[in-house]
This record gives sequence, C-alpha cells and structure tokens, in this order.
Amino acid sequence: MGEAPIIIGQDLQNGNDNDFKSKSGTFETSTIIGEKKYVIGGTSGETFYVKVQILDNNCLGEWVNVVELGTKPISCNGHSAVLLKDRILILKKNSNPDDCIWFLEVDTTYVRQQQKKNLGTEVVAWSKGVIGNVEKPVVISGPSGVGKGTLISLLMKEFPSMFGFSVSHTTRAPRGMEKDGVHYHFTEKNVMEKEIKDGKFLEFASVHGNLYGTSVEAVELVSDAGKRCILDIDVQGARSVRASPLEAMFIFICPPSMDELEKRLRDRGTETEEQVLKRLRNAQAEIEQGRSSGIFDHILFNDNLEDCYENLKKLLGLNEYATTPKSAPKEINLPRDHSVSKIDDKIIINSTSSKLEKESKNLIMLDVSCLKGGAPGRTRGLNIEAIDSFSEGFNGNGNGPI
Ligand SMILES: Nc1ncnc2c1ncn2[C@@H]1O[C@H](COP(=O)(O)OP(=O)(O)OP(=O)(O)O)[C@@H](O)[C@H]1O
Ligand SMILES: Nc1nc2c(ncn2[C@@H]2O[C@H](COP(=O)(O)O)[C@@H](O)[C@H]2O)c(=O)[nH]1
Repeated sequence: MGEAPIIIGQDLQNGNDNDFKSKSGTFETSTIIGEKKYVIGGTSGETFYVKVQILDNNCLGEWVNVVELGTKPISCNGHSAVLLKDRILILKKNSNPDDCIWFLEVDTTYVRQQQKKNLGTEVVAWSKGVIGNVEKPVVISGPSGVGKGTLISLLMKEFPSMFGFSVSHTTRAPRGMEKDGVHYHFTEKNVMEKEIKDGKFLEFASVHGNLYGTSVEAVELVSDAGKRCILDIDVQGARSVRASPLEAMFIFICPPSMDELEKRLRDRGTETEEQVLKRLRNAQAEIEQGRSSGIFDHILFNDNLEDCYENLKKLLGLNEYATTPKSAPKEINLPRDHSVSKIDDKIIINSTSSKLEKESKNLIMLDVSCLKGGAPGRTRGLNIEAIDSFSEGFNGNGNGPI
C-alpha cells in the first residue's frame, strides 16, 4: 500500500490540478481519470525523484500499489500535467530542451498488456517525448554472413545524421576489431540474465549458442539523437519486436545460395570451423522462417552488394539527393513558469514568467495529434510551434481562440 501524499490544493472533478505544492515542499499534480486519481510528484530529499501514486475510489478510496515501467524522468522541479486520451502529458519545468516532454501512459495497449501480467497491481509506463517525425525503426534480419552488417555500415556511412545503430548486448566474446559499446555491449551471462529479469530488454534470444538482446535504452538513445534506429537482430528477435509495441519496418536479407553464404562466412574468417558449421545449420531454418513467417515486410536478396544496397535505400525512401533527415527535430525552450491548456489535440503553453523574461518567449503550441510509439521506447510525432498570441488568434491566457 502506498503512503498517501499530503496535498494542499483542490481536487478537480475531472482532469488536472496542475502544479501545486505539497506540505513536504515538493511539487505534485493530480489527474483524475474515472475513479482513479493519479498523483505525480517527487519524494523529498536532495534529489527530487519522480513518483506516481494512485488513489482508487473503487478500492474504498485507498492508495494502491503502482508499478512504474519504462525510463522515467530523473529529476523534476515542478511540472504541468495534461490528460490526453490514454496517457498524461508531463511538461517538466526548469529542464533542458531535450528533456522537458514526458508521457505517463495509463491506458495504452502496452500498459494493458503489462497490467494482465501484474494482476492486482496498477501499472503505468513512462516514455519520453521526441519532437518531430523521426521515422519508424528498421529491423534487419538474415542468416549469419549474408551481409547485414555490411549493408548497415554503408547506410550509416552515407547517412550519418539520419540513422543510428542500436547497440545490442551479447555474451559472445569480442572479435579482433570489435569495441565494447560500439559494436556490442559485451557482457556476462548472469549479468544479462538479471537485466532481462529486470525488464531492461525489448527483446533477447539465444543465437548460435550465445545470448543477444536489444535493451530499451539502446533504442531510446538513437531516438533521443533524432535519428532513425537500425536493429541488426536474428529472426527470433524480430518476432519478439513484431509482438512488442515498437512499430518498426522489418526487412529480411536472403543469400543468393547456401554455397555463397558458406563462402562469405568462411572468407570473413571470424568464426572457428565448429561455429561456421553451427551458423550454417541455423541459416537454413532462419531462411525458411524469414521467407514464410509473415514477420517481414520486405525481403531483399544480397547477391550483388551494390544492387542490394540500392534496393535497401529505395525501401527506406532514400535516393541520391536525400542526404539530410526528412524532418530535423526542433528544440523546445519551455518557459520556466508557464500555464497549460488544451484545445482538442493542441496544448497551449503560455509563459507566466516576469515581463522581461516573457519578451523573449512566445506562446508555444504543442500538437499531439500524431503521436507514435511510446513505452517501451520514446513517444514520437510531437510537433511544436512558437506562436504569436495576437496574430494567431489565441488569447494570452491560452484559453482558446478569441
Ligand atoms: N553481396 C556480397 N557479395 C560478396 N560478399 C559480401 C556481400 N555482402 C557482404 N559480403 C561479405 O560477406 C561477409 C559477411 O558479411 P557481414 O559480416 O556483413 O554479414 P552479417 O550478416 O552481418 O553476419 P553476422 O550476422 O554474422 O554478423 C563479409 O566479409 C562481407 O564483406
Ligand atoms: N535477437 C537478437 N539477435 C541479435 C542481436 N544482435 C545481434 N544479433 C544477431 O546475432 C547473430 C550473430 O551475430 P554476430 O555478431 O555474432 O555475428 C546475427 O544474426 C545478428 O543479427 C540482438 O540484440 N538480438
């Protein structure tokens, strides 16, 4: 049973009571959804950790246990909360431009799935907001030696600002040139198993006798950089990602023949004879699954490398002229003191700072109509615009068109 926060301020009938101070001196918001009140605030102490508590009127008005999933904001010195359809938008005050928009998911598909696993406990999930339309992650699978890594390297070299590689964890030993944290996070089996138990992985699989996995953080880091995430994972991993809430594009790379695959693996010279044979045995099953399981949106044959790379670029909507991201992420400078209001899918953020400060700040409009993704991972598709309160037809109180 959670300890009840001490709240000063009025509960609203339905919606939010924004940014009031509790007796402990920390800032809290209270959002009412049906019979439940979500109190988002901090624990006292030197560092202000964000914490969620839920008062459930269905449970005789008791504070219920809450499991908070996802990566949550590390610290927060006050925030505003706005109720959207299935999640609460959190606007952090006094924060960096790339760390001020967060979501607390309360009724998304992911939360409902997790709720089933944690019967008897309330589940909520945190997800950081990313401005702009960073496109869906790309999952690339195919048998060992087919050329996935080669194709991905070409892509990253040609479009460094557009794509970011999801650095997987593995329990296999590094190869000669491989660097920890760059090619893989090389780790111990017991450590990785513990992290899997702790829910840090989006997917994981035992591949050719070793454990491999994509951490939620690996994907989030790429999204945070405003780049399209590329995952190089096996078919089992692709299946898990397909079943997860992460919307992605799935591409399977096929070899022209088993003989050619064997030649590439042997010529690469990174595996022992025993490992080569194991990888070739697994390749047969992977190719069958890749071609028939329905997991993949596209199948590419990597016969001639140049042709295959051109086809990959076509699938990704790239051509020789597209060398910059389609939508570079914009930054938001949230006024330190602000009020928020909601008009349909538009959140109006109005500076309530001193006049001097206000002169440099505009009214900001955050469009949440095209949200994509979410926990586990980032929430994409946020659009932001600074608007002139007089010319754009909004009054200065953010109370809607005048
Ligand atoms: N189209 C191609 N024609 C000939 N050789 C190729 C082609 N594509 C890749 N190769 C070579 O095949 C070898 C295997 O490629 P790569 O390491 O990219 O495979 P991979 O699918 O990433 O393998 P793994 O899953 O084991 O990491 C490399 O030596 C690479 O240079
Ligand atoms: N399910 C996952 N598979 C992964 C991940 N990272 C890599 N892989 C796949 O493993 C094999 C072997 O890779 P290698 O580097 O040892 O040659 C290959 O098919 C990769 O696609 C992961 O995070 N999850």
